[in-house]
Amino acid sequence: MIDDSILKLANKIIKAGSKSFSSAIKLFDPVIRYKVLMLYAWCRYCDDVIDNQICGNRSKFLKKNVSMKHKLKILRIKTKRACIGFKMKEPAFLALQKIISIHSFPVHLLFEHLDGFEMDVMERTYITLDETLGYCYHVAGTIGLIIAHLIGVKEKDTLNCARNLGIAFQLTNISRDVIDDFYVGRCYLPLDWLRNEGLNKSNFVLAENRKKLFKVVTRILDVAEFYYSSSLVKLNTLPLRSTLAIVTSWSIYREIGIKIRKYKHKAWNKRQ
Ligand SMILES: CC(C)=CCC/C(C)=C/CC/C(C)=C/CC/C(C)=C/[C@@H]1[C@@H](COP(=O)(O)OP(=O)(O)O)[C@]1(C)CC/C=C(\C)CC/C=C(\C)CCC=C(C)C
Ligand SMILES: Nc1ncnc2c1ncn2[C@@H]1O[C@H](COP(=O)(O)OP(=O)(O)OP(=O)(O)O)[C@@H](O)[C@H]1O
Ligand SMILES: [Mn+2]
Repeated sequence: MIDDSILKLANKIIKAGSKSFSSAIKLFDPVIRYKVLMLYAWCRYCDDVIDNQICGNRSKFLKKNVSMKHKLKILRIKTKRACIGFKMKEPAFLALQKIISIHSFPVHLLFEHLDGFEMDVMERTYITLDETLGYCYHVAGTIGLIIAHLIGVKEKDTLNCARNLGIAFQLTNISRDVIDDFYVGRCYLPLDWLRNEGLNKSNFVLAENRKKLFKVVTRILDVAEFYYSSSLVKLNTLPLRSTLAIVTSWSIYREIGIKIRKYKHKAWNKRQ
């Protein structure tokens, strides 16, 4: 039975949290849309807790008194409890339980996703591209895999496409948010690539370094293009409406990278 109150709340959350996904999700058939929407509610909640934000927005009303490590530990415990049938109170975990009650999927992916937030909590830096890709797999590749399972995908190659689309989205997100992320102490760009341009994790943000930063970000966007292309290979094997929803999110999100390339070193003067 679709619980209206959770559904109404989840629709509000995705509208506030992501223009990109709230438009594309409408194209899924109603049952898959419901499951993906429930997943978004859990994902957004976890990301907001770790980022100390509300729906992807910085908020002056959120106090910074609880340690990030503790918040992550609580997220893991509550997610575990939701998976084993505890009676949950918060909408994000009720939403997660809605999915689990109607569609079994490898729940270990939820914890692999949270492992990505642990890298944020530990203020991890990324020396090589491979390390950056490892982060992208955890925070976004896992979400792609879960969505693929919710669509009914079983085939390994198609699951890999879903994982690759998540990685492509995250590489785009890293490129768009590179300046904002600096101000919350995060740099996902490979430090080797910054060093090649004479930059480091403290000075890449300076106005006089924007042209050099743009060269590094262009390399990230080139890698994202590889993942965008490889994510399309098996799309034709999906139900039509799922293909439509995914191709729409693919185009909308990839457009952010196209805008960054267009505006070059001025790309971060406003949010693409
Ligand atoms: C229509 C559609 C695909 C909807 C996706 C709904 C959904 C469950 C999205 C999760 C979003 C989320 C909040 C994840 C938490 C971690 C995080 C923030 C990941 C980054 C998302 C960006 O969100 P946003 O742009 O709002 O970022 P800000 O917080 O505002 O900075 C990510 C960039 C990655 C999200 C990853 C995906 C949506 C997975 C994509 C893969 C598929 C849809 C699989 C397709 C299947 C095949 C077979 C190709
Ligand atoms: N760095 C930021 N600059 C401006 N708005 C931001 C930022 N981070 C989050 N937001 C907020 O996130 C919400 C959605 O922002 P916006 O529509 O610009 O991007 P989005 O919907 O998150 O798109 P995407 O799906 O690409 O992330 C808005 O309420 C916006 O204020
Ligand atoms: Mn957003």
